[in-house]
Amino acid sequence: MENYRECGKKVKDVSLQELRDRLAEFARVRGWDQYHSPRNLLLALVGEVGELSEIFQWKGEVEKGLPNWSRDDKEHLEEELSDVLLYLVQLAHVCGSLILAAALTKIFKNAKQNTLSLTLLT
Ligand SMILES: Nc1ccn([C@H]2C[C@H](O)[C@@H](COP(=O)(O)OP(=O)(O)OP(=O)(O)O)O2)c(=O)n1
Repeated sequence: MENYRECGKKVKDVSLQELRDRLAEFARVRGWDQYHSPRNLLLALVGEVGELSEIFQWKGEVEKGLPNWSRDDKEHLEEELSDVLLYLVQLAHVCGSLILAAALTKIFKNAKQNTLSLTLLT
């Protein structure tokens, strides 16, 4: 997938906030923001997770890095992963959640809980 080059930016310089703003503009221009309620976005997200799952359905276990997959299959996977991410970003936005800060906090909490469980086990 090289189309991101059309955006004129390097991927490492793109933030979740920029994705969120681009998506908001995309929806505003089309008059779709009226449909982007938390519930509708959640349902759209779940639908895309279903489409992502279909790619793996009936394939058996898949090796990391997907060495035996065709270019088309990998491109399809990237598109579905993106749809999931984009709906998740929009869902967090309409819920007033700062997803990046929340995710970092959660990683911190997970690590703390994990250390606590290890301490209790030993
Ligand atoms: N009301 C909408 C409709 C679409 N999108 C954006 C978010 C996703 O990135 C993508 C999803 O588009 P489609 O629902 O057309 O789904 P697909 O691209 O997966 O098409 P298909 O289901 O034909 O594979 O478009 C959006 O933000 N708001």
